[in-house]
Formats: sequence, structure tokens, C-alpha cells
Amino acid sequence: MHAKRIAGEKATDFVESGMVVGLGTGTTVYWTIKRLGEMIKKDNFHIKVICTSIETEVLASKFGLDITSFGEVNSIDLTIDGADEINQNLHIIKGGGGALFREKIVASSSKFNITVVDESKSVSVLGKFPLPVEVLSFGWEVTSKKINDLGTVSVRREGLNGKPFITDNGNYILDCHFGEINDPRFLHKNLKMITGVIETGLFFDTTNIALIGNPSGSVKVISNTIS
Ligand SMILES: O=C(CO)[C@H](O)[C@H](O)COP(=O)(O)O
Repeated sequence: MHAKRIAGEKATDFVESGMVVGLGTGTTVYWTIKRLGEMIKKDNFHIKVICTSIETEVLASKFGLDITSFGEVNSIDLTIDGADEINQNLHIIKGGGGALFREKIVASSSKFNITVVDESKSVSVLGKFPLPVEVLSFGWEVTSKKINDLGTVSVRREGLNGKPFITDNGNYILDCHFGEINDPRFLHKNLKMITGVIETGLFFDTTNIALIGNPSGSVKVISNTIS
């Protein structure tokens, strides 16, 4: 079976009626959202969801989920999201879909976070996947040069028709190859010191459990013991 599907669906085992659930973005969480849409058809199973992107809002709405917002709930009980790379310490690169800023706000507001991936995302050291960094479009050329001084050649992400990719927040994404990222906190902090950088795709203290799907149908579970 599809490894992303296995992981995405498995995460719904952690969802209980009455919860406020944060929903990430991407093709793995698609399966989570679809399964939740089936679960709410059962009697006495009600949840509210907070979405990390317009794409996820559209999906959640299609599958009949009750979409809420930060202003309407006190806290998020559980968030389920994908990743582009994940290591044994549950340090993560996210933002392949361009939703990293909202994803980080939701993850950092959630009591418990589950990361769902297929095994191709599991790495020993982060950095093969170019790190997405969300930047303000105003002055992005200057921001890009300052990021490059940290040891990369940042590339502005392209969208459709040769136009720049624009995030749901109206910003640009710069994709940055830094080589092996052995100290994600240090890199993240240095990037965040640059005026114009809004958020980085490095997540290092959010995930509680990773569910890693395998095409054979099994799911490997990694729990967070170190951050
Ligand atoms: O960070 C993300 C979006 O910004 C996604 O979680 C990440 O790109 C993984 O996506 P997929 O599950 O489609 O492989």
C-alpha cells in the first residue's frame, strides 16, 4: 500500500472526539484529512480543525470537517503534519509545499505533534532537501544576499507561468542548499537574525512522534526523547 497513505491514516488513531486538531499541508496529510472525514460520519465523533494552508482548508471543507480558528478555541490538542526530511532526533525540514510559516505557528501552539512521512523522508543528517525560507517580497534581493553570506546560493521559488511562487501570506520562498545541517538550531537562529526573513523550514522542538510509512504496509514509530 501507498507508504504516505499508511502513515497519514495511522495518525488518525491518535484523534479523539472533542479534540481540536491542527492539520498540516501536503500529500501525506491528505490521507489523514480524508480518513477524518470518514470518522466524523460516525455518531458521537466530533472534532474541530485548524488548517495550515488554503489548500488544506479546501480539502477539510470537501471532507466535511468543522473548520475553526485560533480566535475560537483555547488550544490545539493534536497536530498532524508532513515533512520533507526528518532525522532520528525528530529534527525536520518542512516547507516543500510553501506552508511552513502557518505550519510552524500551528505546531508551536499544539499540545502534541505527529509527523507523518514515507520512509524516503527519513535521513541521518538534514540538508539534501533545500531548506525553504519564507521572506518578505519587499527587498527580497537584499535578504537573499544576506542569506547567501551564511553559505548558500538561495533560489527564489518559481510558481506557475514563470511567476514567483507566493505563499498564503503573500511572501516569497527562497530554497537554500546549505549542505549537511548538523546544527539546525544554530542555522535557524542565524537566519532569523536577518531582517526580511519571516520563518525557516527548520523544526527542531515540535514533533512528539513520527510515523514513518513503508510500502510493505508497516509503520515505524519514533518518539521524541531528545530535542
Ligand atoms: O512542509 C510541507 C508543506 O509546506 C509538507 O508537509 C511537506 O512538503 C511534505 O509534503 P508531502 O506530504 O506532500 O510529501
